[in-house]
Amino acid sequence: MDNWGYADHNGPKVWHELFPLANGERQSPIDIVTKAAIYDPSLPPINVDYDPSSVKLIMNSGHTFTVEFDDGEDKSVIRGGPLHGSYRLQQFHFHWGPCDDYGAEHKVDGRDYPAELHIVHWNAEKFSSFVEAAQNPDGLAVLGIFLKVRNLIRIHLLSICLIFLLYQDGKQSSFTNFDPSCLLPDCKEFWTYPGSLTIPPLLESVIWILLKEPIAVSSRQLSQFRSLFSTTETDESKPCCMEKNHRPVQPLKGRKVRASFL
Ligand SMILES: CCN[C@H]1CN(CCOCC)S(=O)(=O)c2sc(S(N)(=O)=O)cc21
Ligand SMILES: [Zn+2]
Repeated sequence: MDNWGYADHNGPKVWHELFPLANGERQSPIDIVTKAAIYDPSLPPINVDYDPSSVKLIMNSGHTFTVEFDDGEDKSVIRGGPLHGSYRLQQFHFHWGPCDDYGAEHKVDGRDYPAELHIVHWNAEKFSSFVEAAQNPDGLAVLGIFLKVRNLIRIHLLSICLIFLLYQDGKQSSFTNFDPSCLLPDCKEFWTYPGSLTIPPLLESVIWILLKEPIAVSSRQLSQFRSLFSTTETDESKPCCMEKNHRPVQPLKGRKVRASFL
């Protein structure tokens, strides 16, 4: 399997052939069983402090589109919740499905959301690089936000950039002055558990923080996601669209999910 993707021949069912961690002890995503989540009153609130000037570019990364940030200093960080110290913002991206009925990676009581936003941060207090952090159990912190479909009339800034990206010859474009906290819901209550990257190499280095409240997107915005070109499902001569990029839920294997709320 020379490259991985989400088709039958190179998707999650066969990732273990090249990435044995796929069958590891702390894989993500998972189904959050709310009644089994343990309320932990000692969990402080999540605190994000993002500097809009730290955004660098938006790119088509072949499996999704990614908005990347300057993580050379503590300009944009997340603190609190289950985290010890501050974690530096590195990028955010989305996962979605072939239709509006499913496509998020995590589930809540078996319920599917149509898409999921992942805001990726790394522990720059403890590790000297993102790559080093990604090899350690407390190296990364990913803030996961569910998306629900509401037909909105306002065109979100991200849609404008997506349209721009869709028709750009290259695979990336510059992106300035964007504060991802505008993508967060008002309520910051969350579940948290120890997990992994949801894409190869599936490193078990992520502290997951999943917000309970979803954000709203329009069905049209999701269809724009699906019309991005992907070069991994077929050969370069016949690029096709990114119709889906979500991994199925994985076994909990004894892990505990904590909740910041009753
Ligand atoms: C578009 C996906 N990008 C990848 C890029 N990185 C992984 C490769 O790095 C290795 C040092 S990442 O660690 O930034 C990361 S976290 C997630 S997820 N879905 O688990 O939130 C995906 C990705
Ligand atoms: Zn992701």
